[in-house]
Amino acid sequence: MSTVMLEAHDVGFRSLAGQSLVEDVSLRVEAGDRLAIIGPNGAGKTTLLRMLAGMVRPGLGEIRLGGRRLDHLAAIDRARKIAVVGQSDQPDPRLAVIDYVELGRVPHVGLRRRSEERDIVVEALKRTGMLKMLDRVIGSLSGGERQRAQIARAIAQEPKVLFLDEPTNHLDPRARAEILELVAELGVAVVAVLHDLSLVAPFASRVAVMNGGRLVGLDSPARTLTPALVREVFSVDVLRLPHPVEDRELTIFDIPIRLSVYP
Ligand SMILES: Nc1ncnc2c1ncn2[C@@H]1O[C@H](COP(=O)(O)OP(=O)(O)OP(=O)(O)O)[C@@H](O)[C@H]1O
Repeated sequence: MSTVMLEAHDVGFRSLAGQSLVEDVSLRVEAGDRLAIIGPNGAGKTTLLRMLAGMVRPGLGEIRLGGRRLDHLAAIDRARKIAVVGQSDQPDPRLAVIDYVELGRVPHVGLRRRSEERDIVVEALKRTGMLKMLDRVIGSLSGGERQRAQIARAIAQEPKVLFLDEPTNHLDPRARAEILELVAELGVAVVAVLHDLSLVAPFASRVAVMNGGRLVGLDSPARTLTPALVREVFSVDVLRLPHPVEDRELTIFDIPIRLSVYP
């Protein structure tokens, strides 16, 4: 039987000026689900993710985590269950990588240091390929290394739901695949805003498509990323071609530099 981890019912958010940024979104995330949120710039993806993660309160509708209203949970309970790797997180550049990743344990054990906590932190560093940099300060890391450190901190937090906002934007193509594979193997529910459409099908079990603040698609990647929807939402074409060597289809998003070829 499936376990519903997270539910959003008719969720909406308005800016202080009264502009609707997200409207009428309902979705559920089950244990082990990997939900990708996609959509063009300004579609409301980050606003939705921040509401689902309990970082901002929805103006309309409600969100439940494990059956309980998210806004009724104490901050410490939320922190034990939810980890967020945000797009604009600014970890303190003076922290050593290991001390930063150890912060992921704070919701569980406070500021106490115990050897078993250290094991969890070291394992998170190992899994993200950051063990060799544990003594480096955050400020000395490249963008991709910092992104790995942030994911290591989130892994060390051992959340029930992991929220990622553009988790691979600083990573090279191989590293993107490795990080998403690692996240998928954690076995926790994941909600990830992704811009790279080619990562959606290999990574996500389901995809939510946002456009103009509304949910315009919610299903498996194969059923959702149809040429018609991709064309309508992103104004690019999707092609399915036989792989030249392997017995599978390649999905190619045809993204021309000269967008003027599209009316
Ligand atoms: N506090 C705010 N006040 C006014 N407008 C806001 C506020 N926060 C976000 N917006 C606007 O709401 C829209 C949705 O923003 P959001 O960051 O959720 O989009 P997004 O889909 O994540 O975009 P991107 O792909 O560019 O990161 C944008 O037009 C943004 O400018």
